[in-house]
Amino acid sequence: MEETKRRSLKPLRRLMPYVVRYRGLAIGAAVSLVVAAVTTLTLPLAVRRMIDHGFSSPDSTFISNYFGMLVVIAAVLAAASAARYYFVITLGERVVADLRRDVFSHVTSLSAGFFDTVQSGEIVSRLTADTTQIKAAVGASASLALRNAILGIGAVAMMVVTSPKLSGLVIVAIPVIVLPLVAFGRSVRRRSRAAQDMLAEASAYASEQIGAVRTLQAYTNERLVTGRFAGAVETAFAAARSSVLARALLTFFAIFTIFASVVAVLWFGSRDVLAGAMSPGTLGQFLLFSVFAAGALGALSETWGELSQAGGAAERLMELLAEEPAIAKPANAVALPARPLGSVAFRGVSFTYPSRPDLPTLHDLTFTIKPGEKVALVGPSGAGKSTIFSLILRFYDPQAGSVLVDGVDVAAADPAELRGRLAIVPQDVTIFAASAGDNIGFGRPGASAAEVEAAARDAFADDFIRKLPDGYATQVGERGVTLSGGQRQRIAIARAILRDAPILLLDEATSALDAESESAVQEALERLMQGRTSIVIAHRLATVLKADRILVMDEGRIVEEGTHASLVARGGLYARLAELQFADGKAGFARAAE
Ligand SMILES: Nc1ncnc2c1ncn2[C@@H]1O[C@H](COP(=O)(O)OP(=O)(O)OP(=O)(O)O)[C@@H](O)[C@H]1O
Repeated sequence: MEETKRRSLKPLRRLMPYVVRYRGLAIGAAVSLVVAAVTTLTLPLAVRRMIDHGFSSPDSTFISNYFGMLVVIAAVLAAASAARYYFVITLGERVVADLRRDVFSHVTSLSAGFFDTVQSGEIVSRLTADTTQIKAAVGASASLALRNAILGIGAVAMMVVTSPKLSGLVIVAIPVIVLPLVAFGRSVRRRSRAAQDMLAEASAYASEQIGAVRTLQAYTNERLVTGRFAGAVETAFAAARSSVLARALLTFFAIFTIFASVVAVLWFGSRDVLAGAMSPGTLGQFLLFSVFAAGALGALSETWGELSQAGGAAERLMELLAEEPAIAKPANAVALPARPLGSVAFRGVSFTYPSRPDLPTLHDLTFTIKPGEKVALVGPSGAGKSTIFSLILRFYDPQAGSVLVDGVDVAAADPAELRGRLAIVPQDVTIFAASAGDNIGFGRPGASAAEVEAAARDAFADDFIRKLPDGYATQVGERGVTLSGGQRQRIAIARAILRDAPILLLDEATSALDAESESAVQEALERLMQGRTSIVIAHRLATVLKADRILVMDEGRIVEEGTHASLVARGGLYARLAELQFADGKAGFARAAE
């Protein structure tokens, strides 16, 4: 399946709309291509006239005029080739720039279910490697193929015009040369693809190990890992060598058969010249046309491989572009009430992750959270707490029941409007490769520096940010300053404060912070929750104590509901969990329960 798909050039046709957008460049490319090819085809005519008349002409003006004309032809050819290069390469770059932009923007619109099944590395490789292949195809390869097609057809036509007899000979020879070349070419391509796949595997292995270099060194697995990588590299080398060997044989075969047939034609032709049936110039002209035709054919067979690879790349990108976002704005989106209320309700919600169809995650869940209420979600790992957040954010649609935010079914609302009313502080805070200020600003694009700093102050993050080498401009993400767990948390809280959304979804960090960070984070959270509806996946006793209500979840169901005291008194799941989860020494369960 993959094999046949990749060999087809059809998917390249789907790039046409992109090419059509830049008609000027495409027309420029086509015109310069035709001019260059036609000019090249006039050269053998000139050569014939020169051999047949030039050398025998009594005065030298003929020859001088002739060379003058040749210089003009050379100038036209050079100009047309340069123009072709400019138009074609610019078109390729332009089309690929548009494709990259479209694919990235489309990918960001796809829903969580899509990312559950596709590796992000694969998408990135489509954005980079596949588009680069297309650039080569739309640019260099396509123009080479076109040029050689025009040149080949023109040269063959001219061969027939020049000498039908010799052409007949060549036409008999063509299948003898071409068919084995095509078969050989396929095997070369198969081998080179195998080599590329091997290399991709080796690189994936290396990048995984480099990404986890600390674990690798901590477990002193260097030798094992280097050995494995060396093995993968050797396999890739062996595959590459086999592909190179096949290519070398192909080159031998191609050069030998083509030249041998040219020699054969020359031999037949020279007999005609000797017999006086053909002028020497005509033989020269025919020979040049057949060299052009052979060259064009050879070049076509090379570009064919590149074009078909690009066809595969285009197909993969088009598949990605054709992927429909499962979560989209409904045609007649219901507007949320202009004045945000901050209420959330689940009505008979049952949900199964699309990537895990055999494992129902939420079962007939019904609960209501009133505006301004602080609700703690508690339950064993895997109970479905984070899934509730995903459904409120409408990353997924439930299979049954409905989720209401401010009284509107989230499936009927515009996801952008819905998410504008929600702020999330996840357990694993994402810090982007950007400045501290930009990391907070992510909460509300367009916020001013003063607003960012105010949010940071409210989140108790201002102090530590100011102490960074460049303050708010310090790079804190990848390769920048590494932040402590508590600092990352406070950046995330500042981000949520800046968003100023009426409903807050908070997944408390499980990792223990030191007492000072802990209290700073707690205070920041208190600020954040003020006046907002908050749903907190709680891991701390302090949080459940302050909650208006606690929902206890187990295996996708709400099994208990109440306040800390009432639930402890009940002696059920919560009481057991509280004993384990909150007995963290700082605020022992026994003391809290009194
Ligand atoms: N994206 C996903 N695709 C498929 N299954 C998932 C996905 N996310 C979570 N699950 C599964 O759904 C179930 C509920 O997960 P969820 O993350 O909601 O639990 P949780 O209560 O938040 O757990 P924890 O406290 O450990 O974070 C688990 O069995 C988990 O394996």
